[in-house]
Amino acid sequence: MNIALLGYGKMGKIIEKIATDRKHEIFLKIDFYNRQDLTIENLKKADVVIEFSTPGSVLDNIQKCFEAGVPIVVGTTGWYEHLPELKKKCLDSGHTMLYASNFSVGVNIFFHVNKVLAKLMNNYPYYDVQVEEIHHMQKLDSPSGTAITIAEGIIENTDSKKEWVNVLTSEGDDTNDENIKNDQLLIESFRIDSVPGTHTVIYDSEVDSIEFKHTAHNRNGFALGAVLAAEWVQNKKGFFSVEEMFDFGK
Ligand SMILES: NC(=O)c1ccc[n+]([C@@H]2O[C@H](COP(=O)([O-])OP(=O)(O)OC[C@H]3O[C@@H](n4cnc5c(N)ncnc54)[C@H](O)[C@@H]3O)[C@@H](O)[C@H]2O)c1
Ligand SMILES: O=C(O)C1=N[C@H](C(=O)O)CCC1
Repeated sequence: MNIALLGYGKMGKIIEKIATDRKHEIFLKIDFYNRQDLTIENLKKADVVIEFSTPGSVLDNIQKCFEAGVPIVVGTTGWYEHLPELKKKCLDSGHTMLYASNFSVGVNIFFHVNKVLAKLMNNYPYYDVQVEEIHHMQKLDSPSGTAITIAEGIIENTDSKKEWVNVLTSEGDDTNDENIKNDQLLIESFRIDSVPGTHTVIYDSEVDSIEFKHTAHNRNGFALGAVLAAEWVQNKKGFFSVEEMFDFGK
C-alpha cells in the first residue's frame, strides 16, 4: 500500500519502520514543520493515511482526508468530544475512517476483559472502582484516550458510575479526591519520564483490593496495530472503531 503518515514524531517513526518491513511504501511524511505539504493533491496519491499527530491538528487533518476521499486510520487522542459529529460527517458523505485510543492487541484484550470484569463486579457494590494511567511527560492530553475507553467500558456495565472525572496528579502530590461524587468514576493521571503507557483498574473494599493492569514496555505494539488497521480498512467504507477489527465478541 501507498501510505501517507500525518505526524512524524515518536509514533510516526516506529510506524514507518513497521510498515516498510511489511512491504508498504511511505510516500508522504507530514509533521509540524512541513505541514504546508499536506495538500489534497498529495493525499489523493495514498491508498490509506495513518494519523498520529496532536489533539490540535487531528480534526483538520481528518477533514482533509475526507476531502481527498482517502481512508484514514486515526491514532491521535484528545479529540473524542467531536466523535459524534465526525462519525456523522464520515457516514453521510461515504468516507472511511477507523480510530482507536489504543491499537495494541494486549490493550484491546484488556478492554474486553475490563467490560466482563465490570459486569461481574456490579454484583458486589461494596467495591469502589477507579482507573489510573501513567504516561511520559510529553503527553499533551489527560486523561489518556485509553483510560477514557476503559472508563466508558466500566460505566456501560456498572449501575453505580454515571460519568468519569479526571485528576492529573504530579509526583509527590496527594490526590484530592474529596470532591469526587459516589457516582463519578475517578481517572487519576500521572506523568512520569519515559513511561510508554500503564493503565490500572482498581476495585477497592474495606477488606481487600483487586488490581487489573496493562503495562506497555515500548510503543511497538501500538504501531503494529495501526499498520494492521490500515491493511484491514483500506478497501472498506464506513466509520469503524478498532473493536470491530479485533472482534473478540465472536
Ligand atoms: N492510538 C494509539 O494506539 C496511540 C499510541 C501512542 C500514541 N497515541 C497518540 O498519538 C499522538 C501522537 O503521539 P506521539 O507520541 O507520536 O507524539 P509526538 O509529539 O512524538 O509526535 C507528534 C507529531 O505530530 C506532528 N504535528 C504537529 N502538528 C502537525 C500537523 N498539523 N500535521 C501533522 N503533524 C503534525 C509533530 O511535528 C510531531 O511530529 C498522540 O495524540 C498520542 O496520544 C496513540
Ligand atoms: O504516548 C501516548 O500519548 C499514548 N497515547 C494513547 C492514549 O492516550 O491512550 C495510547 C497510549 C500511549
